[in-house]
Amino acid sequence: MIVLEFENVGLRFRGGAGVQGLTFAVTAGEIVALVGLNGAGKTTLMRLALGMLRADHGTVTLHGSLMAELPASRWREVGAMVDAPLAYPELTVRQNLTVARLLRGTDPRLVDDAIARWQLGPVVDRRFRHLSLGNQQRVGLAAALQHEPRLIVLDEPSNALDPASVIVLREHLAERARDGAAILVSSHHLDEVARIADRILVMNAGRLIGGLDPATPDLERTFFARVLEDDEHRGCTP
Ligand SMILES: Nc1ncnc2c1ncn2[C@@H]1O[C@H](COP(=O)(O)OP(=O)(O)OP(=O)(O)O)[C@@H](O)[C@H]1O
Repeated sequence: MIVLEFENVGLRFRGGAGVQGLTFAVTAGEIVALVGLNGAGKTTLMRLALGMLRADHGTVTLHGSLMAELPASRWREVGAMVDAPLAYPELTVRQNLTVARLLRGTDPRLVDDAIARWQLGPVVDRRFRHLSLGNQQRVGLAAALQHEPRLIVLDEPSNALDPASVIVLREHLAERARDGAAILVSSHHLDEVARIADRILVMNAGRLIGGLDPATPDLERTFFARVLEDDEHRGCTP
C-alpha cells in the first residue's frame, strides 16, 4: 500500500535552485533512504512531503489524498523531524514530550515509554534549551516518534547522536517498519543507511537520479560514481 507518493513534483526557488521531476513512492512497511551531497535537494523534498513547501507543479499525496485535502486524523499519523527538533526551549524534556503527545491526542503512557527508550531519564526535568545538541536531537526524535506514526519523515536523524542513540534510532525505525509504517529518511552516513534501508534513492542537483541496493558492496564508491556520472551528463565537470 502506497503511503506517500510524488508525481513529477517540481519547485523552483527565487535564485534558481530547487527540485524537479520528483517521482517516487514509499509504501507501508518500507524504509526508504534519501542520499545526496550537500544542496542536492533532500530537505526540500522532505518539506514538500510534509506540506511545509508547496510544489510549483506535480502532486504530492498522502494515503491517496492531496496534501491540501488531508484530514486532520491522517496528519496525526505523521511523525517528522526536518531541520531542527521541534521543541519549546523554555519547557522541560517531559513538558515538551507531553505537548507533542497532546497535539496527537495519544495515550499518556507513551511519554514514559519514549523517555525510557531514548534514555532521557537523567534530563527529563531539564529545560530543552539547556540540553546538549545530542540530547536535543533525542528529544526531537522521541517527540516525532512516540505516537507510533504510520508515516515517518526524518531529515538527517543521526546528526549529533552518540553511537548508542544511533542504535536506538535504528531499532526504533525497524520496529515501526515491521509494524507497517512507511519511512523516508535522509542521511549522509552511507554505512548507516545500508544497515536500515530497504531501498536507497540518490538525489543530485534537485533530481532523483536512481536507486541503489543497500547490499551493494562499496556503497560509497558506487554512490560517488553515480553522482559523478550525472554531473558529467549535465556537463558540470571540466
Ligand atoms: N528557501 C529557500 N530559498 C532559496 N533557495 C533554497 C531554499 N531552500 C533551499 N534552497 C536551495 O535549494 C537547494 C537544495 O537545498 P536542500 O536544503 O534541499 O539540500 P539538501 O540536500 O538537504 O542539503 P544538505 O545535505 O546540505 O542539508 C540548495 O541549493 C539550497 O541553497
